[in-house]
Amino acid sequence: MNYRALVTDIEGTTTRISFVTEVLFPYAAEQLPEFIRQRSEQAEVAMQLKAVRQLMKQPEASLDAIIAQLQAWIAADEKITPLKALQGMIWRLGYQQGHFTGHLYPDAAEQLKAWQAKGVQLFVYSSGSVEAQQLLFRHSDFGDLTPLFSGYFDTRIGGKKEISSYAAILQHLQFPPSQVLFVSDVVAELDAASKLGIATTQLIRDGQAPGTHPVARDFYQIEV
Ligand SMILES: CSCCC(=O)C(=O)COP(=O)(O)O
Ligand SMILES: [Mg+2]
Repeated sequence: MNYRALVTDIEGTTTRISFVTEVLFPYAAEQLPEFIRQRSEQAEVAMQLKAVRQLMKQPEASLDAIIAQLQAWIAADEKITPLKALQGMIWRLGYQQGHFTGHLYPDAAEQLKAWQAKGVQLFVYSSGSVEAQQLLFRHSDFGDLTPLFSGYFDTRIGGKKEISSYAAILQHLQFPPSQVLFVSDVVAELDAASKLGIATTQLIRDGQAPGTHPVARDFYQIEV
């Protein structure tokens, strides 16, 4: 197909959904109260707590109230930017302490290497923070795969179901949409990207219902 760039989702695409929902999210939920109480004065944490208070519309919210709000967002799998930033900081400690490694399907690791070697520029677009994305690929089951990637996008560029997010990504990539392939397991994300003419493929690894996009059971079935 000769795409110039491939943009990949993580959860359900390069990585098993259960690694995110049964390893990463519970780890962040468990560590969150102590992490926030101990580090609320640290600049990178304080900045995110301020953003949470703004979203709560409670500028004076206590740490307990913030923790309860964050736990509710985790339970509801809300893709809220300051939550995602804080989760990334907690996962940083988890990876550093060897509590887990980043799950990657073998076909994803193999094909990402092959496509990059062929000259395709690789990007990640995930609701996880850029730091969380880089951690997962740096500490992956297949070693440090961060050298494969040319860039990372998270919710700071916009939500994954918003057309405007893909327009902003195209601005960064500087390739015509037809030369960019976006792969994800979520039809609404693919719908948004394809409205701009970006090529799409839906991963159906975990029994996801197919939409109207080309489908692939794994990365071997994707022609790049
Ligand atoms: C970067 S790993 C953590 C993924 C995450 O926090 C998440 O919400 C999953 O988002 P995705 O857009 O990759 O489905
Ligand atoms: Mg996904």
